[in-house]
Amino acid sequence: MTNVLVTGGAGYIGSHTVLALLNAGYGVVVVDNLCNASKESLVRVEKLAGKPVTFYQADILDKQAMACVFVRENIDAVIHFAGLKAVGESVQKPLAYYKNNVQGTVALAEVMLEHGVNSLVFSSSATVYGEANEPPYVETQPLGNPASPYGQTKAMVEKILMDVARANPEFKVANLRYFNPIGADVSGDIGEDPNGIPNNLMPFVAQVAVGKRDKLAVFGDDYPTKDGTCQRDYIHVTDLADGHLDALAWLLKQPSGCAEAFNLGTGEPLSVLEIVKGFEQYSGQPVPYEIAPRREGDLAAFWADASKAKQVLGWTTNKSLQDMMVDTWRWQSQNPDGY
Ligand SMILES: O=c1ccn([C@@H]2O[C@H](COP(=O)(O)OP(=O)(O)O[C@H]3O[C@H](CO)[C@H](O)[C@H](O)[C@H]3O)[C@@H](O)[C@H]2O)c(=O)[nH]1
Repeated sequence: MTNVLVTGGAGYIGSHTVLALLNAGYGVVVVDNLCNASKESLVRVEKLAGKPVTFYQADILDKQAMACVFVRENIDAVIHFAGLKAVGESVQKPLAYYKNNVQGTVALAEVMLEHGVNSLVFSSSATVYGEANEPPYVETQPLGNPASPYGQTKAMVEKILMDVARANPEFKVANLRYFNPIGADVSGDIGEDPNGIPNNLMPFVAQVAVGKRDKLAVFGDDYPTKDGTCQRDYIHVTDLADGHLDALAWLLKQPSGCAEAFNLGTGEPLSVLEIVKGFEQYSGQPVPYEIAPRREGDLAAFWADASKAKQVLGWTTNKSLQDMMVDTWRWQSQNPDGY
């Protein structure tokens, strides 16, 4: 059995990926410090898959604890999600972001090399394209200059991992650039459970629909887009999780070291108002909203050119807008207070 270490495996994208790994027959070891995740997500994943997950509550910065995991478990590859992810918070607390995301990945890569583990799938972001690039974003475009410390950490880690691969002929890395993940597993048992007031659109919409918030603030309706609201490339979290499995399978069959970036998106831009209308249509719930001022740092529109992931990894998205909305609502209505 191929054993995969998943850092941050109790979080939103991590837990969906752990479920997909178990269903595909991988053995899974999760390391998570639970700073923004609940162990309950893994209890539910185990129930859904009917298989166990080996769990360590540890911080990736704790090299001693990480070395113990590598010694005890027979790790073949790593999928690395652990990190801080709130854009606004990263502006307030840049050092926490550089420490956790950059230093944390450096520590992880060191432990991997020390234990002869050479395959790494990294959780990057479309934010690495910055504002200098024109959409649709394609991997041949240069890394931009992301506006937030969060975005900077993703671009820095990508570069660090490319350098590690250059210096270590065995090392293989896939940097997966996510667009906007939304939705939940079709069971409704696992989903996105943000701390406090959601920063992101979809969990905010879902919390308005379930009655936890009065109304959505739509940040700006004067952008140069078809309805004036920002456009993003929303991707179902299950499709995203499958992209990790395809990237992992691809890495494991590469004969020698490599470093590649892949966009994971649908290639279809949707506006904030299209998301609101789509959610209302497919959930049957009203979502009151008001137009508010623009949010600092938002770009008008970006979406993926995901043809490289299709050609190289054989990955495509299968889920529709309806699936994204129905699955979000199933999770939120069955778990109004999260885990
Ligand atoms: O309450 C809200 C929340 C969001 N939006 C709008 O909805 C769109 C999507 O916003 P999200 O916060 O859901 O997503 P972003 O595109 O801003 O953020 C995503 O892209 C970022 C980089 O650009 C980071 O990678 C981040 O982790 C990822 O969620 C934006 O136009 C935003 O202005 C609202 O109108 N109201």
